[in-house]
Order: sequence, then C-alpha cells, then structure tokens
Amino acid sequence: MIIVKDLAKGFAVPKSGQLTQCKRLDPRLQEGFFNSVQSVSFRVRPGEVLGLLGPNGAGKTTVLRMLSGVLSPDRGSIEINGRHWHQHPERMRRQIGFLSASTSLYERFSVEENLIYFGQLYGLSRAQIANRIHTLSDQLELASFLQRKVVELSLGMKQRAGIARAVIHQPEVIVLDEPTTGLDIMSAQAVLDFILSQKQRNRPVIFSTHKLEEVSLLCDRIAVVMLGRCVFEGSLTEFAGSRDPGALRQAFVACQQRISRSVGRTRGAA
Ligand SMILES: Nc1ncnc2c1ncn2[C@@H]1O[C@H](COP(=O)(O)OP(=O)(O)OP(=O)(O)O)[C@@H](O)[C@H]1O
Repeated sequence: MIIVKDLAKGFAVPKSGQLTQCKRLDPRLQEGFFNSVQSVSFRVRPGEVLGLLGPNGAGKTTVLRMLSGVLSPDRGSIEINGRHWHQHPERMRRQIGFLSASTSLYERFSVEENLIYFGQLYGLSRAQIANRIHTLSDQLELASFLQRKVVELSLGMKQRAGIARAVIHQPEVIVLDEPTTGLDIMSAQAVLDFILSQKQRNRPVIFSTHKLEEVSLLCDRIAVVMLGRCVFEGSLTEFAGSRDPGALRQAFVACQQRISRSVGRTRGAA
C-alpha cells in the first residue's frame, strides 16, 4: 500500500514586478516563491492503477518526482508498504521504477547497453540482466531496436526503452509520467499492455495522463490535482457516474470550472 499524505513543494522563482497580476492568474505564486504542490494526498493498493489527472501546470510531475525521490517534499509524507520514504531513502529508491518525461537514457549507448548499465547500477548479475532484457524486450517490443543507439530512435522507441530502463530492477511500485504522450497507436498499446501486466502481477502503478480513454481503460481510481491541490480521490464512477471517457471529460471540465470559480471567489473576498 502506498500512502501519500499532504505533500507540498515550492520553488524559488525570480521576483516579479507584476506579482498582483500574476497571482490573479495563479494563486500559488508569492513574492520570489511558487507553491507548485500545496496539498496532495492519495492511497494506492497493491495491484491498483491510479491515474493522476489535472490540467497543465497543476503539479502532477512535481508529485511524481517527489514519489520517486528526485525531489524532497517541503511537507507531508510518503509511505510504501509501511515504510516512510525519508527514513529509508535508499531502499525506497530501489522499490520505485520511475519514468520521467526525459526517459533518462544515455543517448550514445544502445538500448541494450543502457539496460545493462542500469541493471548493473541496481546490482543485478549478468544472468539476471540478460533475463530481464529478454522479458522486457518481449513485453515492450524492443527487439527490433535493442542494438541501436538511443540518439537514433523515434520518440515511441525511446519511451518504451525508457520504461524498460525504469523497471529493469523489478521495482515494487511503478510511477510513469505521461507514458504514452506522442506515441503512435501500436507503441501506446504496448505501454498500456505493460501497465496492465504490472497490475496482474499485483504491483501498484501510478501514472499521469491527459488521455481520458486511457484512464477509462486502465485506472481503478484517480486523483485529480488542480492548482497544486488534490480536489478528488476515488473511483471513476464516483467522479463521473460511469467509466465512459465522455462522462469523465464532462466531470473533469465541471470540476475545473468549480475550482476556478472558487479561486475567483476567494480572491474577491481577500
Ligand atoms: N523547478 C521549478 N521551478 C519553478 N517552478 C516549477 C519548477 N518545477 C515545476 N514548477 C512549476 O510548478 C507547476 C507545476 O508543474 P508540473 O510540471 O508539476 O505540472 P504538471 O501538472 O505535470 O503539468 P503538465 O500537465 O503540463 O505536464 C508549474 O507552474 C511549473 O511551472
């Protein structure tokens, strides 16, 4: 079980001469500081797929980067299977497989060389690495470009290789940031099948996406983040009355309008 409680993260930003005007557009902005994530909480059970939804700039990537240990939270806690992130950072890092937007591959290495390198970093033996490459190559359809340098690959190939890199060590938790963005139908399908296969292995998967068809297809539950706050956590039916992508779209738009209105009202009162 993953328990994320009240996460918050801010960044220092250059001071703006037009703070009032900028704050009107995004209330997270203070003088010289931007509260990217203000309060995000959710739970993910074993074998559950949680979709992290929200408009551009809502704070999804920042949340995923905190979950994977790339960023440390300013406040809040992350607990995985009864252990707190900050108490066992090294162990937690090994338990999480994180695909970021950059895929984190070495461009001058071939896909296979990357996988061997990252496998070695995680302390896997040669035989274990060869085994994992074989399995992942099947699951993510890497065989045709395993020997090619990453710099030569298409976006979809890089993305699939990036996922293989993220899970080479068989992490217990999989965290994917917009894993199908920019992929063609077959590449996206390979990624979706991979997520489903993790679910069948009872591994929790958390992924951010803007694609409601994917949410409908894959997610058991969703957490909706707007302006750095979790405004909904629950099942798709609780959110939209059904799993239908059209119903999800309507519920999402209504939710965003409600939040925008309430921010407007708060500002009016201030
Ligand atoms: N290092 C940083 N310094 C300053 N601001 C940052 C930093 N990282 C993120 N932000 C800001 O935090 C907010 C949330 O960014 P984040 O990337 O988490 O959003 P997102 O929900 O993933 O958006 P998208 O759907 O567009 O990928 C944005 O306004 C972004 O500009």
